[in-house]
Amino acid sequence: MMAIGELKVCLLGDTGIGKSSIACRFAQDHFYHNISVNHHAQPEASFMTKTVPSGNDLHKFLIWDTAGQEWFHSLGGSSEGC
Ligand SMILES: Nc1nc2c(ncn2[C@@H]2O[C@H](COP(=O)(O)OP(=O)(O)OP(=O)(O)O)[C@@H](O)[C@H]2O)c(=O)[nH]1
Repeated sequence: MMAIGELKVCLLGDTGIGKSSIACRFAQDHFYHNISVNHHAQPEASFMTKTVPSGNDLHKFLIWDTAGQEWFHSLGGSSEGC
């Protein structure tokens, strides 16, 4: 029987640095050239998952993609302690 481990990932950073693009590339294996058009309809954060086999186990990535620096700064503006 396979064990499933959950790994939580939160993408933080300035607007336009490619957070959504790398998340979609990893979770959906696709690069959207106009990803910002759809992503900006979501004001705070989007969520996606991907399950990856590793040996006899499964790793389930839980990925939160935040909307950019405005939301990041409302958290306190620092990534220290993450
Ligand atoms: N050429 C190139 N363009 C990229 C790459 N990664 C992202 N982009 C482009 O850069 C722009 C911004 O990418 P996003 O993924 O929306 O960046 P973001 O950090 O999620 O931006 P916010 O949602 O505003 O916080 C988009 O037009 C992407 O297509 C890359 O590796 N190469």
